[in-house]
Amino acid sequence: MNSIHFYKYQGTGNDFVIMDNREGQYNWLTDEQVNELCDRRFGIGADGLMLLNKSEDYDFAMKYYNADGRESSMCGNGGRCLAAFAHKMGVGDGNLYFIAVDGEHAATMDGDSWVNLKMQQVDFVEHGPLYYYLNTGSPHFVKYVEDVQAVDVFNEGRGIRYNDRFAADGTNVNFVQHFENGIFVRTYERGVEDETYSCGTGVTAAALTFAGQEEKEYVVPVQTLGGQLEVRFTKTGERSFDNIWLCGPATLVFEGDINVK
Ligand SMILES: N[C@@H](CCC[C@H](N)C(=O)O)C(=O)O
Repeated sequence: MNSIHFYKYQGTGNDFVIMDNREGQYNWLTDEQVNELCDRRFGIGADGLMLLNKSEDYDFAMKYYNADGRESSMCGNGGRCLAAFAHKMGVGDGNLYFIAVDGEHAATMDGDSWVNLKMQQVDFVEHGPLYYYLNTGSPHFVKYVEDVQAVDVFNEGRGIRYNDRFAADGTNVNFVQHFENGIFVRTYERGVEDETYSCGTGVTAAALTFAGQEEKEYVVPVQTLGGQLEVRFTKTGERSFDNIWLCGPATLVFEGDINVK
């Protein structure tokens, strides 16, 4: 039995197990163990697990696993939670620079539990009949609907994620409705293989597709099942975007110790 000390964080209900691995003390963790720790009945329960790793060139390095135990592409809410955790552990001065699977990120703390996270620029958006497909660090299919609350996100999302085009590599699937002065987004997440309460890269993808034709700065309020986020960005071309910031809450829920086989 190996013992780990963990921290459970959530960002608009997208929840994560976080471990401080700056000394490499959890390098022995296997994909199966990650999957067990994320299990909501037999483990701690989470949509994903992250390691706070040491980096030579940045304040820290982010390693992200989906709940299925596999290392995956970028997690926006995870990045915000890991930045809040690094800040709690005394890293940085409220402005953090870290490296993740999709490249460099900046994060700024607004208090202890509000994190603004800079995302990678987006240079291409596929636009088909009634859908968009783009990569904001993770791949996202975006479908606009009239009544997002009426969508069967699990079955419809799963149908798209496992269709002939996406089955092999998978995709996340977002259902989006215009809501007040912004959008409401519900997401089926690859690697969780279920709807989550919020998906940061998904919310970012949806907000970019919500921009008008004009090349200018946009601020899009986004409602999710787990709370409110805001995406700020500059539209730089017909299908390109820069200076993209995902902004919202990221909070510690509890910490503890657990033995893993
Ligand atoms: N919840 C995340 C996305 C995590 C990665 C995703 N499940 C995938 O495998 O693409 C977010 O907040 O961005």
